[in-house]
Parts: sequence; C-alpha cells; structure tokens
Amino acid sequence: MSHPVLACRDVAKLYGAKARKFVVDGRLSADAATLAEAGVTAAVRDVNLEIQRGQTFVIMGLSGSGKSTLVRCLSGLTAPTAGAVLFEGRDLFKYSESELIQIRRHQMGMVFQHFALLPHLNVLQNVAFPLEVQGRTRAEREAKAHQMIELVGLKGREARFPSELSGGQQQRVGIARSLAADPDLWFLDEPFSALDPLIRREMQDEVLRLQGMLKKTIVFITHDFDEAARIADRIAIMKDGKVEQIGSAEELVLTPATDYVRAFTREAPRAKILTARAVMRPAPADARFAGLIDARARIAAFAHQVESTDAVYGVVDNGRILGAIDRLAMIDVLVGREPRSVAA
Ligand SMILES: Nc1ncnc2c1ncn2[C@@H]1O[C@H](COP(=O)(O)OP(=O)(O)OP(=O)(O)O)[C@@H](O)[C@H]1O
Repeated sequence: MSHPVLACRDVAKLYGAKARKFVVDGRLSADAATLAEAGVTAAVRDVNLEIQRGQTFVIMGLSGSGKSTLVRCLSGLTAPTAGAVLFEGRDLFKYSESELIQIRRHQMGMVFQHFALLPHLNVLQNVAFPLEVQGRTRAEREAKAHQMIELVGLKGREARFPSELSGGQQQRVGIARSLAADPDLWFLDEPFSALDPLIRREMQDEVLRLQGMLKKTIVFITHDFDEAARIADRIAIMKDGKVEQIGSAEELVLTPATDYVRAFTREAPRAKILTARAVMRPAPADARFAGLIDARARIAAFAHQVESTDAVYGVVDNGRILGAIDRLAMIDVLVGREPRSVAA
C-alpha cells in the first residue's frame, strides 16, 4: 500500500523556555492550561492528519491558530517539539541536515504571501533562480524558466523587474519559480491574501488550472473558507493550535463537528459547495420524475432546473437513481434547515 505523502502523528510545537519539560517519551504530556501557566505557547498540538498524493489539502484558521507553524513542520523548516512528521512514510526529522535540504530543494516548492522575488533580477532570472541552486546548466535553467513563465501566462514579460509588475503578476512569477524545480509537494502559504478580490479569484482559478495539468500534492493555507471551498479536496480547520475537524467543504458545512466549525462555515456559499448527492432524500416509491440530476452536480449548477414547486427530480449516478430532490428540500438545505422528505 502506498503511504500518504505527508502525515502528522501527534505533532506539537511548543515555544517557551520550559517547553521541553512537557514532552515525555516524545509525546506532549500537559494540557493547555498547564502549558499557559508555565508560560509555554502551544503553537501546534495534538495534530494528526494525512495528505494523499495528488490532493489539495487546505489548512485554515484565524490568525494565531497555528497554520504557519504547522506548515513549517510539514515542510521540514521547523522540527516539532513532540510527535512525528512522516514524508512518504519516513520521519522527516530523522533525515540528516543535508538530506533534508535536498528533499526541500528537489521535492518541495513554496509560495508565500509576500512574493519574495529578488528585486534586482528580472522575471526570467527570478524563475530560473532555484534551478541555479540545484546546479543545472544555464541552458537548462533558461529553457525551464521560459516554459514555466508561459505556463503562468507571463510570456513576453521575461525581461521585466518585479517593481514593473502588478501584485497578481508578481505572484504568478512566485508560482512559476516555485514550480520550476518540479516539486512533488507544493506549499502555498496565504499566497493570495495581499491581492484584491478579483485578482484573488483569478489566481484561485490559476491554481485549479495548474493543478488540473500538473497533479501536484498541494498544501494551501488560508483564513478564508470560500477560498478553501473553491480549491480544496480536504480542509483542516485549526483553532488554538489544534485541528478541530478535517473534511471536504461539503462535510464541514453539513456536519460540523464543533460549534467553532459551524460558526466558520455558517456564511459559506452553500449553493456552490453542496452537491445533489448530499442534499437528496429517499425517492418516493411511486415518484414520477420531472427530470434527472447528476449526483455530483452542485446546487448552483442545477437550481434553475428545479423550478416548479411540485415537481420531483431524480438524483442519478451512472444511470442509477440514488434519491430525489424537490424545490422545498433544496431550499431547506440552502438555508441550513433540516430538509423535509421529498413529496411524491
Ligand atoms: N517563534 C515563535 N516564538 C514564540 N511564539 C510563536 C513563535 N511562532 C509562533 N508563535 C505563536 O504560536 C501561535 C501560532 O502562530 P502561527 O504563526 O503558527 O499562527 P497562524 O495561524 O499562522 O497565524 P497568521 O494567520 O497570523 O499567520 C501564535 O500564538 C504565535 O504567537
């Protein structure tokens, strides 16, 4: 069986002079109150998760909830105080320092909120930079950089300097640069937070487009649930260093595990997140369907079809009827009410 690309086993990261005192046999041995009393911050604690190959895994939470610290542990930048981070089944922090550098350089790519482009290098040189660090020849570097620049839609701007680009364009350069080294694992830490909403959506579409082509394993941090819902396969919601729940956007909206998750997902655009499968009811025995809806279709895509108040629609998967939807049941789910059964 293949391993998850990344996994956390009881990961904790503590800050404070007395932090080590609370780790026994590699495990965190104190609750939040005891740690706080000792002046120790548990930036991350009790984190268990698995990220599968090809998945877009989003880590979200408010400021200070531990997202960046967790990602620093996942990407090998910071060793956890307790627990283990497994990369392809092996403890990331049991590699030697130089092996870890090689893994980070060749198998991981990073994009940050602040574009961190080198101001004195032009677009081509910025994108080629990680390949220089990898020791590739100039011809190889430039060929790859040109390919990446084209991929993110910046062909023709190779000679510009960062200061001559808009925020969105700078972030495209950051994306091209992080992809130049062909990482398997791509970390994006609030990459679009500094961009205005329209450009932000455009960049989310860009990630979806690139992911459709490149099929990377993506770890994406955001504090915006709408952004998470648009791009994620799985979302982990963090609070006070802990993961409150992990699930698809649909699972988090429909079955929040805690009040915190419920509050986080309350304003979510349900029509764009929920699928027919999740909102259907058992089909009445004698139902005569006015039409059929694919089980994977989102409400926003089929709502216009469910127009008449008394018509019942069948929900199908590969030609098989799984359940039924009518207008009232759909509206119940959209406004967050327990849906009533579908009328025959
Ligand atoms: N080097 C450090 N030393 C001490 N405390 C730290 C350190 N790094 C992070 N913390 C604390 O750990 C907690 C989690 O911080 P972290 O930066 O991981 O949160 P975050 O969710 O990424 O926040 P933001 O969205 O604001 O970046 C915070 O209380 C922070 O003050």
